[in-house]
Amino acid sequence: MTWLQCIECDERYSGGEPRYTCDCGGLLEVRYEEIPSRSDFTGPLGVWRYSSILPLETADSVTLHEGGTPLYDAGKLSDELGVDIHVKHEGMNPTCSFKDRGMTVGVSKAIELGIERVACASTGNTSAALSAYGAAADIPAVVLLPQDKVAMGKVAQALMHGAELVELDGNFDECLRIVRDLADEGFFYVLNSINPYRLEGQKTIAFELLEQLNWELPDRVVLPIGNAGNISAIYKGFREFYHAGIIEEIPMMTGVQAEGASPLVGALQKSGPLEPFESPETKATAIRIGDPVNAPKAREAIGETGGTATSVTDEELMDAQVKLAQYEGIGVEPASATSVAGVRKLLDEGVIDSTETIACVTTGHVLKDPDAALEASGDTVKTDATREAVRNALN
Ligand SMILES: Cc1ncc(COP(=O)(O)O)c(C=O)c1O
Ligand SMILES: N[C@@H](CCOP(=O)(O)O)C(=O)O
Repeated sequence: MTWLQCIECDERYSGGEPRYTCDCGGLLEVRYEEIPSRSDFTGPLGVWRYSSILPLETADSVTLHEGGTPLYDAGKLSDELGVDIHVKHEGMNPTCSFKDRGMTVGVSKAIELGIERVACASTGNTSAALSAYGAAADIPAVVLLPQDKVAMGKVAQALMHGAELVELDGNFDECLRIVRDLADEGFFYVLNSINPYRLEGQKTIAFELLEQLNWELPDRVVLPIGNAGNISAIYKGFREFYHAGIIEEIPMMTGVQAEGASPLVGALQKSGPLEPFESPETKATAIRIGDPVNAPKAREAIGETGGTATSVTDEELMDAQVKLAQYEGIGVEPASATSVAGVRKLLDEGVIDSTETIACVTTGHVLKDPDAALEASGDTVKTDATREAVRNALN
């Protein structure tokens, strides 16, 4: 049995109807009566291997075989940075980002609740995932995007999967506010990370990571922060295993924002309230977010694990993107590379110790944003079509 519980006042809701927040305004999370055990996990590595601690009760899952993403030992990067780095590449999901883990659960739950139309605001990846899972479930999907600020690969995905796309003359935060308002009017069911069911799918990153490391905990998990759902979800996954006695510690949860969109970093540094960025700006368009809705959950994740948050410049994250691609063969989009850029910065500052084992989560695939990849990696060489010209052109 599951229910929804407010993280602020502990009020409980049955979860049998659409609800995103508590009457007090607090964020909700899914709670379970049953405690998981390792023997419950059967089937191939992937989201639904953990169905005993996922909130689907009667409906069948809508699945595109998400999860089961590779974990790489990043040997050359580890040598260069002087710390042991593993990379969990979530860009290897069906629509090429971690959002698929959330959508398989969120869309399945929408079907269970009898929802007829789903929606999201998006910087791109959520829209691609919602559209694909909406198509698979045969449920119409609506997407609100900040105009001209979404990488083309993501827009193409959402259109190809048949979603209705509306571009707004505003930023992501404004899109999300409007989506939430229209949901309150009954227009559709929101599948952004304000939806507690969606985040349940994303917590399986923690479970897979542990299994792939033969149940040896990394000291730290480092990942990008945008709307702050993923860090909250992964922490919840670790916390559930901790309370079940499956693990004895929780890794230090460490989030990285782009400097031009780093309200959470600012709030943590001041130990004060979050002051939204009115005009967030970064080349990592996926995390161009000024008012992360899951900030209270993310603060818990970081605070309760002795983790931290930092920000990196666009130059730093582009450099990390190229290093991941050229040292390790791991192609990620700009936002994902903030994880590695953040590790470098925290090592330089002495926050990360070189004896730590670190798991970086790279959240989206390089092909999501071809323009950014070209900008970061340089240009082609053009020559005449002769053997001599090519010989001369090559180093
Ligand atoms: C590629 C990518 N990485 C990271 C993030 C940040 O994740 P979250 O919003 O859960 O913090 C997003 C979306 O926000 C994303 O699309
Ligand atoms: N990067 C996200 C922004 C929306 O985040 P969500 O997790 O709340 O859906 C995107 O891909 O749109």
